[in-house]
Amino acid sequence: MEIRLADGGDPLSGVTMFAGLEPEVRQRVLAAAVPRTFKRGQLLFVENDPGDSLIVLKRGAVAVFRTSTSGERAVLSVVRPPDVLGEVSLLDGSARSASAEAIESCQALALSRGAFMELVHANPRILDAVMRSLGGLIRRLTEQNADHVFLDLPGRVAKTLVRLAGESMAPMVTIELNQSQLAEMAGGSRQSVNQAIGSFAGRGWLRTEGRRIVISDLIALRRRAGMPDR
Ligand SMILES: Nc1ncnc2c1ncn2[C@@H]1O[C@@H]2COP(=O)(O)O[C@H]2[C@H]1O
Repeated sequence: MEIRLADGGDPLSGVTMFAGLEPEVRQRVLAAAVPRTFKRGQLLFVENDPGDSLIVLKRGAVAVFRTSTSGERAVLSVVRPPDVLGEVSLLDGSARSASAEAIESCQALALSRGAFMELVHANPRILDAVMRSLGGLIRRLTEQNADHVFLDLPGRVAKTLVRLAGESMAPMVTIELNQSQLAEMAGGSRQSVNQAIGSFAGRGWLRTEGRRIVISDLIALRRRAGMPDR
């Protein structure tokens, strides 16, 4: 049976983990995958839930976060297609290492641990992609650790904005994010993040428009974040 999403596109197109699979294996992945949709604000899973599936994000955006005992959130990353979620517990069989919330409405495919393991046994090449994905996660964690040691809060705010702007070379980049979300991502209080944004705005590097931040000088932000010019 051929499985397709409502938009008629190939549900696995662009998903790095399944790139280059033979058509039969691809069909087996699709047959084992369950389409899921998540509304904005809906939790995909919560830290310590059983880690029973891999989630392949097809559309939308998901914030991965941890919550402190006092209820504060620290956003670890924002996942967008073609990234996957849930590879950590899938591999070690433990509980979810973090929570995940849809910050835009999402379409995804869920692949159960059992189905994933069967596919791995039938096609060990899938593990190459899993290893790449884990390697990427470890690199991000290393960088986040270094940022917390070497960058002050405005530096981390600048770096978060540069990351959210992605590879854009456009003269103006608009980011849909309020200042609480930015504070959760940069690892600071809302007040100090507001101060940093105010000081960047005063230098003409960006401006805020309600929930939006419009960046007009990415190079200045890269320098403030200690990143090399491109
Ligand atoms: N520090 C992090 N940065 C980015 N993604 C993470 C981080 N920690 C966990 N994740 C992702 O969030 C998921 C939470 O559930 P899992 O532990 O199954 O798999 C985890 C990864 O996919």
